[in-house]
Amino acid sequence: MSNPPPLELRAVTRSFTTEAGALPVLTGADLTIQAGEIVALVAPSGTGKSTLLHLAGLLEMPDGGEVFIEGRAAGKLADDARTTIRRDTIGFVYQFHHLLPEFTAEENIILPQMAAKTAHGAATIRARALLASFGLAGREGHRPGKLSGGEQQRVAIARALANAPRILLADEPTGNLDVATSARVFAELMQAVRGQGVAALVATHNPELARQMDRVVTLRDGRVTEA
Ligand SMILES: Nc1ncnc2c1ncn2[C@@H]1O[C@H](COP(=O)(O)OP(=O)(O)OP(=O)(O)O)[C@@H](O)[C@H]1O
Repeated sequence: MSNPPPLELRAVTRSFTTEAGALPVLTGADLTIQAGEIVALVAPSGTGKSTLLHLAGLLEMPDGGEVFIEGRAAGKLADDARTTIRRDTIGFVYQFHHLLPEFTAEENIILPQMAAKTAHGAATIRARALLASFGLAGREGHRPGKLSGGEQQRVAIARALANAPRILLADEPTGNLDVATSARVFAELMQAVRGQGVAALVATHNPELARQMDRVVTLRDGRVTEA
């Protein structure tokens, strides 16, 4: 029997309550991402990209429909089971790095493992290898304030990959970097993910970056369609 896809959204709906009334953002979104597939999500501002990523990452629950992670219906799980999936299966990268300024690059990467009290030594070795793969060997002990914007974002990407996630969700991962740095950091991200069997969903406004992914989808009237 073949493995279920790492990420599947079926008929997902989500609306928000605003002063002007209910705002339907997702109205029946379907999306399946297979292991090893890198999918770009390109859609105009305000159409629901971040909302979709939050639902895919189990940070929020949909009003209707279901999110399946490796075949498990997230809506049927208890909160702590969803937390475990988020920690062990999913990596997140955001537009802004959200590194903690008082911790070093290495500590920022291993913080989740430290909190979960999992093997400290192994986590450190992996963090160093990841930092080295992003050209940051020797910078492990630097605090974010001593790193450039591109370096900070590389640390944030290394942090997202620290748990060897099977799903990577990225929301404008290089959106706050200048064009040249964005292209470089994005290429490094692709290199780190390619061949690892990771199912990746990357929201971007940048068509150049989108073209480098395996497939491009968009959001139209609250549904996912091929771009
Ligand atoms: N918590 C919330 N409460 C009310 N409205 C919300 C909430 N979150 C998002 N929205 C609205 O839902 C719509 C979709 O937002 P979302 O952030 O998903 O869009 P986006 O495509 O990621 O936009 P951008 O490209 O600008 O980041 C927007 O109109 C936004 O204002």
